Amino acid sequence: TSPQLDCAGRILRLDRARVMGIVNVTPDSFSDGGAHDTTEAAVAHGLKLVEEGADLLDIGGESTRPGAAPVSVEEELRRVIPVIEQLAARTQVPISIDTFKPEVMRAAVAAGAGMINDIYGLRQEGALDAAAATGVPVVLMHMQGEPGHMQADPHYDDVVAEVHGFLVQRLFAAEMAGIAKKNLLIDLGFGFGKTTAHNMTLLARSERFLELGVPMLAGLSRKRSLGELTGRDTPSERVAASVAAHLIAVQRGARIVRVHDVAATVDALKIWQAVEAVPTPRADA
Ligand SMILES: Cn1cnc2c(O)nc(N)nc21
Repeated sequence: TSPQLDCAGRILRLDRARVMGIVNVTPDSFSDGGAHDTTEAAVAHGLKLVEEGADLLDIGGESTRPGAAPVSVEEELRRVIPVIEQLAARTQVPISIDTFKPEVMRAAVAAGAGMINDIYGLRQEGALDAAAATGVPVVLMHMQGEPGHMQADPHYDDVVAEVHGFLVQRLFAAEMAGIAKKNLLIDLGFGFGKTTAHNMTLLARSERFLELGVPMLAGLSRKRSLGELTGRDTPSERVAASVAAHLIAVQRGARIVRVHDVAATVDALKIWQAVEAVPTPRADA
């Protein structure tokens, strides 16, 4: 049987690379920023991404870009719960909650989310127990430092070894907390306490992480490093770079890619899947 994730009853098959569409429910991510409009706009955006071919959605109520302002539990719940409820009711795809707060994890799954995406890798107080209690798959991501200062001067002696060691430790902690290994995913955390050189080294050596035995998620979409490499200063100008980076990530082992530009990414992966479908010639042929 090919690998799959049971996201609170919604099955995400991992027989081929899957596309996770990003839905940021933050006032500054949608025009005019009125609460009502924000929910409406976020739901409409999520539906559009599913139309474009997203296999799952990632709903985030607190921006995690470097230096972003923190959001209270109450405010984060106010933003994400209505969006999760509506999207879970109006689409069949699994809904992931992008949060590191235990209270938000519990409430989001109760509202219909079927996956937890935690940039802190369940390191916040109470997060391991909350995630374990929900029973849904969890993405454990590497981050050096905190969003507020992680990009000040990232340094590693050996970025691959250090990220690998961190993920081994988080996988162990999660399993000790009662989360089944079949419900665990890893993520190298591109841009979270890394220079462009660090990000490219991790992307180049992604296959090193497959020996951890869990699916890998990759998220480079429109990130600063891609802008540095291409000279594209505006995130919306980084679509080609993002598609290229995610295609490479998939070729080097990623099973899920977290993207803004779903349609473009789906098209690129269709070409990859067509190539993958070509049988390897028999040795004796
Ligand atoms: C919320 N978020 C922003 N970037 C991300 C990435 O690269 N991976 C994951 N898992 N989440 C991310």
